[in-house]
Amino acid sequence: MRASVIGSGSFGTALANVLAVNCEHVGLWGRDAALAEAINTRHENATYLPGIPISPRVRATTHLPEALEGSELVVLAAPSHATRQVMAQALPSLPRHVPLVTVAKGIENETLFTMTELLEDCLPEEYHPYIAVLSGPSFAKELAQRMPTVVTIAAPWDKVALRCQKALQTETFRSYTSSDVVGVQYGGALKNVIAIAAGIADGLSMGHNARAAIITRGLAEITRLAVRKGGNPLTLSGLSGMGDLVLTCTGELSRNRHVGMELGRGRSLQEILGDMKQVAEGVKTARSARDLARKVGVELPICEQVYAIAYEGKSARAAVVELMTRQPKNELV
Ligand SMILES: NC(=O)C1=CN([C@@H]2O[C@H](COP(=O)(O)OP(=O)(O)OC[C@H]3O[C@@H](n4cnc5c(N)ncnc54)[C@H](O)[C@@H]3O)[C@@H](O)[C@H]2O)C=CC1
Ligand SMILES: O=C(CO)COP(=O)(O)O
Repeated sequence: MRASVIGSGSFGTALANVLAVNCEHVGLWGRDAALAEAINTRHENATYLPGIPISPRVRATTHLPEALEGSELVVLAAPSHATRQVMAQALPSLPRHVPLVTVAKGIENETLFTMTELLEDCLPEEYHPYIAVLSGPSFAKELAQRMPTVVTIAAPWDKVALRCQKALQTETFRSYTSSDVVGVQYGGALKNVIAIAAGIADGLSMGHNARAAIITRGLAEITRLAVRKGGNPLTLSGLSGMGDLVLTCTGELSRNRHVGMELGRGRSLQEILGDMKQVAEGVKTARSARDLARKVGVELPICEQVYAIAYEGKSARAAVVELMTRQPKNELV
């Protein structure tokens, strides 16, 4: 079997390494020629996954037709804000009738589209039945090191999810299928915003009680929005919901939690992002979440405060007081 991955950052490279267990050839596309050369000669992605061996079956290239040639499964692993532009470039060589699996966790700022909505918007109709989404608790570094990882693969067409599941099944990587592309995607995108909130609380040394409250009420927020958009509430207690939320709000490897911690310590967003070479999707998604909350009339108080701290210079302590002193409510409403 041949597969391809578009996007040679941390997660694209890690997933290419997983696919290499069952595929004799995995084409990995990225923009950086020097990085592609280094992956092919040293079998390491020193920029994003230093020190971790990458299978020689992974062949990196900056040429999209070469990466996609003969591919029976395509993973889309560019950051969400770059996906539209990258897909326009890939379209002329994009194979037909093969699963197209997006792994980006974000909601487009301008359109408020999830990644599958974005793909449906920018790809011809014949590709639509093959779109799938992979999400769940899966730090790239651990995946690449072949540490046990379990995720959800959702697709409207069961056959597509099953094909992805089979291609990715290894001794250390397991997936569950789902048809709830809506719930899975809101879980993946919104947990990044809540992870920024959890990081802010940790940066302010607010303690374990605060972090547990953010995770729990954050899940309530995510579920409310996902259900409003047609998702199944049970999905949000699964791997792509609670699983990924807990990982990202507590795991030291999380870039979103890191952004939050630095915000909590009083640094500006611009300064924090300037020091990072990797993407923290929750930053852009905080804006989409705020806009979406207003558009569809769903309350997302934690996301709103993250937006205000990140983009409007609101003090993190003032945001906490505001959250704590909101109108008293019933937990289940
Ligand atoms: N790293 C992780 O642990 C996980 C990441 N994800 C998701 O995967 C997606 C990708 O994340 P990472 O690989 O971690 O990001 P990264 O920051 O490690 O790498 C991003 C890659 O995208 C490339 N890129 C950025 N803008 C581009 C553009 N305009 N055109 C083409 N390429 C562009 C960069 O050159 C880089 O190769 C994100 O949506 C993230 O939320 C999902 C699960 C786990
Ligand atoms: O989505 C992730 C793990 O599932 C990665 O989270 P961060 O982007 O916060 O590092």
